[in-house]
Amino acid sequence: GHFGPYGGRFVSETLSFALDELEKTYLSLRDDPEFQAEFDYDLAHYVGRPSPLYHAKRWSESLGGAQIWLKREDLNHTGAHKVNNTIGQALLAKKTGKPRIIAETGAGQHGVASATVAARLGLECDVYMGAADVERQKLNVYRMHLLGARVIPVESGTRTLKDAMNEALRDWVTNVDNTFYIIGTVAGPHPYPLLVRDFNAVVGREARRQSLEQIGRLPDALIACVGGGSNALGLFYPFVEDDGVAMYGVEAGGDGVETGRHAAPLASNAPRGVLHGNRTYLMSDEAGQVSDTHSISAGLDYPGVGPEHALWKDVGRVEYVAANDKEVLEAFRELTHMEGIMPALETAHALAHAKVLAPTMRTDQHIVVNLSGRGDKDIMTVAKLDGIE
Ligand SMILES: Cc1ncc(COP(=O)(O)O)c(/C=N/[C@H](C(=O)O)[C@@H](O)C(C)C)c1O
Repeated sequence: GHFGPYGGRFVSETLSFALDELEKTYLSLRDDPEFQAEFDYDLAHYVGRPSPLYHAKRWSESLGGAQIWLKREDLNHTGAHKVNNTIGQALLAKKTGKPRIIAETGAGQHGVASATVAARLGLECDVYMGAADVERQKLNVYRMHLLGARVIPVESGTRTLKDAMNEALRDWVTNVDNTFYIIGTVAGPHPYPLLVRDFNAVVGREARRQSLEQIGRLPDALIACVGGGSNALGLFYPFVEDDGVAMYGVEAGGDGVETGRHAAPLASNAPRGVLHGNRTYLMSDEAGQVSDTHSISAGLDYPGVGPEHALWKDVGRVEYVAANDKEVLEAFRELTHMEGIMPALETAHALAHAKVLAPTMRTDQHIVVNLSGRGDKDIMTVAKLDGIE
């Protein structure tokens, strides 16, 4: 693997050439000043970076402990961190001269971010999305259509993210000559977990500089939700050598890890397995059959996790916890009422852990939470639960 015993490239032979080509292209461009300049230009002038590091003063005071700072990825163009990665991968697609991109999506944010860069670069775009997620993230489905992308509902399996990624990989095997697969998280065969982490690391580099400017020192703790794990790695990676900075990855506890109805492979110490081309922690049975997952949030509803997180769990650099659906809804409502900021349900998992951690810390300590996305897409879900639709 590329992350200790994790990662690797467990895919069919037909993809090996494309993955070799992608790795060579990426590794040469990663150190190319022109490529980096184009990437930085698009992040500044199209995405709107840098995103603010906002002191949630009223919320922090209400919790009575550490100061909570929100890294506002919800303010990016398209409303989440996903666009950092799709801008980078679209530049790679342009370099390889492929006229079509495909993507998988669950929450729809990655699908929208892919359709957005496809529109901007004049590329054809097909997005695979579990039929269950098409239902619960309708706003984003309409956005993808309006952006000119085709949304392909996936009826197989649990009709969620895992199944969408299976179909996307199948499409890529068939159409690898004219198609670039923009993977939306730090999963998939090498080099995807590496390049998706690198494209997202702009978040952590900004947050580190902003902490020194606005707080006057590094933060005491970082918190981010973990679906495949890209927003968490993007925030954490630039801090990994800073031993004084604790890191918490928050997975989907669903109905409670003890019930089995969750999507928390790390927090539940799931067995190791191979999914979507990489070896990692995988919610699966003794025969290696992938387990069904449950989460109120489509974006975290995934039985696997990025291989770099698997390694960081084993070496103890990051503590992985789970937040249950109930705690997530409370955190969604609390931030909306206390700060006038409506977070995505995925993001609310990180906020739920901030509610647990902050009161255990002193008021002169600081936590940075990755506000990975905005909650517009989830309003109907919450309204239904409130019986006010
Ligand atoms: C606002 C928001 N916050 C967190 C996540 C979790 O994805 P990671 O950051 O890759 O763990 C997501 C994941 N969304 C993806 C999507 O929009 O398609 C996800 O469902 C898949 C790409 C994995 C998200 O939309």
